[in-house]
Amino acid sequence: MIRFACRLTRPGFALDAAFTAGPGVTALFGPSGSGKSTVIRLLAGLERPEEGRITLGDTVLLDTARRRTVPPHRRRIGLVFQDALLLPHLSVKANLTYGRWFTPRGERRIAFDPVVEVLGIGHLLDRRPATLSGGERQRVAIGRALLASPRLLLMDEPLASLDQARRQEILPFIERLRDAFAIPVVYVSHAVEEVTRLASHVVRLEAGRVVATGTPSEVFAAGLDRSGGDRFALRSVLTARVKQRLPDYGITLLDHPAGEIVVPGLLPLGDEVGVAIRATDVALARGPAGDLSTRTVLDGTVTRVEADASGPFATVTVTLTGGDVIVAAVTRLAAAALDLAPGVPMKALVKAGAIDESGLPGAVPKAQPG
Ligand SMILES: Nc1ncnc2c1ncn2[C@@H]1O[C@H](COP(=O)(O)OP(=O)(O)OP(=O)(O)O)[C@@H](O)[C@H]1O
Repeated sequence: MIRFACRLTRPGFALDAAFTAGPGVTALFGPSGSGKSTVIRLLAGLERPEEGRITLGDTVLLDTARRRTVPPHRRRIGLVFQDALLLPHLSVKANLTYGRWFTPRGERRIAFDPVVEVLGIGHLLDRRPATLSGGERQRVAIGRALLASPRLLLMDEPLASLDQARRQEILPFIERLRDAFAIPVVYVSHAVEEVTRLASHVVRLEAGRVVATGTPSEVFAAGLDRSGGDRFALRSVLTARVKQRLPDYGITLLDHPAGEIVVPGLLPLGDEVGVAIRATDVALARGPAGDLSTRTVLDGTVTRVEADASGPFATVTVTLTGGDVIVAAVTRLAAAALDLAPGVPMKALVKAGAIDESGLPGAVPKAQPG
């Protein structure tokens, strides 16, 4: 368990944030400049707050009241940044083992072979970093961080410098390392799909403050009303369980209290998954939806209608059976025609084609590594 509470001021920016993070992946999520990287640097010991206390399990890493701080190299924290900083003159193998020098012999819990296996980098060991793709370099950087047997792994937008195909290539590896090595991970991202796929817990930051914490569904629902403005940026996250795979059609059916959700791809049976859905991909129906191509029809009740008096669109929040919240961007004309108002029973329709497979677990990488 990580306990973090720090206050720090800089010209034009103040951080005053507290949160706890358990096992698995905790995502730090928020707009640019909200302080995510600052929190990472504080955890790593690369920055000192005016006031703060950080503990990792029983170890006090920082306690300004007691004038205690553990220097970065003694924190046993692994770091992975946006750009993999590999040593160019060393082979992949030498880069991987480099980090182990900093770990006392008795504490080297993580062995070489399983890391190479989980990250799928066995065929790259003799290569030099310059000959690797961006995705491969990032996997090596993750491997190097893991091989130092860290007590905590910090990943600051590890996929941000990669294109969509490479991101899809690496996500399954990060998922595997999350499941294979019991190391808590704090993961910075502003990609909703990445967060829903990897994180069990989300800490949402805005202007240096924690504005919401909880599961991805809870946090995205709490953050929705604040996002305002850009209808393409509005997303809801629904949590559902994999109930049936239809290999002949290449789709999976998820069980949600409000109805069945159809998603592309074949997901592991029984898994609980978070599905991120854009507000622009949700249609609303007041009555029975009839013969539609859209098979995902979820039952709920309108809880909020927000419309800019002069703009073309309204943002409609529907609380679904079971409590998840979904947001639809519809025209103001449609909102008026359907007489949308809080309390009105409503069906939310989501096209399977609008769901991004890369945000779902078990997604097959598009480009095979190699
Ligand atoms: N070394 C520094 N000196 C002064 N101000 C800084 C420094 N580093 C960051 N800042 C400021 O602190 C604030 C928070 O920055 P931080 O990098 O933590 O944000 P972030 O949420 O990680 O953003 P992004 O998603 O863009 O990386 C910003 O206003 C930034 O300009």
